[in-house]
Amino acid sequence: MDNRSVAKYVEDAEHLEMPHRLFTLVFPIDPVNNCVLLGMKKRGFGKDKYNGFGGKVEPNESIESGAIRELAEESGLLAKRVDKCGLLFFYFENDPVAMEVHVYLTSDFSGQVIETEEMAPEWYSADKMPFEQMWADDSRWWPMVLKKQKFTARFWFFSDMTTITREEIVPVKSLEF
Ligand SMILES: COc1nc(N)nc2c1ncn2[C@H]1C[C@H](O)[C@@H](COP(=O)(O)OP(=O)(O)OP(=O)(O)O)O1
Repeated sequence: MDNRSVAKYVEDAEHLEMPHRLFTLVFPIDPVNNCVLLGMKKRGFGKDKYNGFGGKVEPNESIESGAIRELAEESGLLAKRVDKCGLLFFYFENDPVAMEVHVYLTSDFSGQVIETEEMAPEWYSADKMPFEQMWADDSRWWPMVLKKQKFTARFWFFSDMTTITREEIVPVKSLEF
């Protein structure tokens, strides 16, 4: 297991046996207008879905610096600070590798939003998210973000990558393990 993974604090013994691949996911927030910046993914995994900005954590970086790097690469925004709000675990039928996604919010950023090769960014009202064009899990945990409630969540996806067959969402006081 990657020594940056926090799976051992959340996962049961059965799932701890799976390798976990680390990802980040960052949502820039405009608190004045209650808006969130989403990106329409133009290629690769999650193509044609809106999501936050993120990707794989590289071997030589912390999870937080990976989050800041991916946000800059995909949106042009430079975050001075990111705040972890959630931790997602995904299991896909017939895939032996679990995804561990560290979710962050940031309201402390500079730079101009730009369209990149990977993402077409667009601001949305935080309480009118385009869930029908997002991953199926998003509508399940986004209400925790709106309530400012930190959470861990686990989702089991059918092989169509759309149908959730089981889910667990747990409010937590802290994500510092
Ligand atoms: C399965 O449900 C998912 N829901 C949500 N909300 N987000 C997800 C889900 N599955 C993956 N993600 C996120 C996690 C990452 O932020 C991206 C995937 O990262 P990607 O594969 O694009 O990683 P990169 O390093 O950017 O990829 P390249 O090697 O293509 O640059 O989606």
